[in-house]
Amino acid sequence: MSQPVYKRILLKLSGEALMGDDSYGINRQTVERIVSEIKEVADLGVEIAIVIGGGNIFRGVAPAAAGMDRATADYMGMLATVMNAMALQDAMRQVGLVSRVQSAITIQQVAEPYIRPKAIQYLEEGKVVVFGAGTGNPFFTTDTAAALRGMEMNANIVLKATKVDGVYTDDPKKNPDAVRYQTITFDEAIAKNLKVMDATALALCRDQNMNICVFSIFKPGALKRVIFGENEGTLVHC
Ligand SMILES: Nc1ncnc2c1ncn2[C@@H]1O[C@H](COP(=O)(O)OP(=O)(O)OP(=O)(O)O)[C@@H](O)[C@H]1O
Ligand SMILES: O=c1ccn([C@@H]2O[C@H](COP(=O)(O)O)[C@@H](O)[C@H]2O)c(=O)[nH]1
Repeated sequence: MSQPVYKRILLKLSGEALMGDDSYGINRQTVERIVSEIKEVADLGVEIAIVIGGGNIFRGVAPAAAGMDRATADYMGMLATVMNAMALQDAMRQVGLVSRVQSAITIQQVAEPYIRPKAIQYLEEGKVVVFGAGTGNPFFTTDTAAALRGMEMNANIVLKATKVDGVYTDDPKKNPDAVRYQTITFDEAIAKNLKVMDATALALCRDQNMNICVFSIFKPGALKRVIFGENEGTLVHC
């Protein structure tokens, strides 16, 4: 029987993916489906740390934030990710997955603060750790938080679970002629300004030799296939 190729992963979950077919917010059925896929992987013994996005609730650079002070809008965006983290934790609890939420912004009544050794201890105990509030700093994104936490957790890989099934020559949602890469180097992705992930996150992963796999969270079973090292999504590497 095949074995997972990764012992510990950092899963970046798209905030926008949590909307399902809704126009904003958290779609319960979608969260439950995503959690069932996470559980399958956790049941294989893979240690899972998650960074959750917030685009389904608030995006600091979106029209909703127009006219606002950028840093204020970004803090609102980070708080949105904490709400997503709580929704995810609740859905995991309902299927028997033990998890802990750690927030990069102190908000002690609802989540533990981010403490690196404690997070690592939880992972070793088989608990899923969900990191909320991104990096805790404005002007960053949860992609960069995923790169950062992936390294801090000594994860084997960063998995970006998003709305498209890999990195394309152009945004596939806007350009139907865009072609998917099976693999691409960090340097090429940065040089070509391929916007599937921000350049800060790509540069951080490149400098620390941390591979990224970009795949679709909407494709059933894709997460498990990535975990088994099967041909799924796009591998971004040095
Ligand atoms: N070259 C490209 N290849 C693939 N996707 C691209 C590319 N350029 C732009 N995109 C867009 O990038 C999006 C994924 O990145 P984005 O940061 O918007 O979402 P996310 O990180 O998954 O969600 P959230 O920010 O809500 O957590 C895709 O949905 C796709 O439309
Ligand atoms: O480290 C961070 C992470 C996020 N933000 C703000 O939150 C929103 C939502 O995050 P996404 O990565 O877009 O899902 C983002 O647009 C920023 O406004 C942040 O400031 N710092």
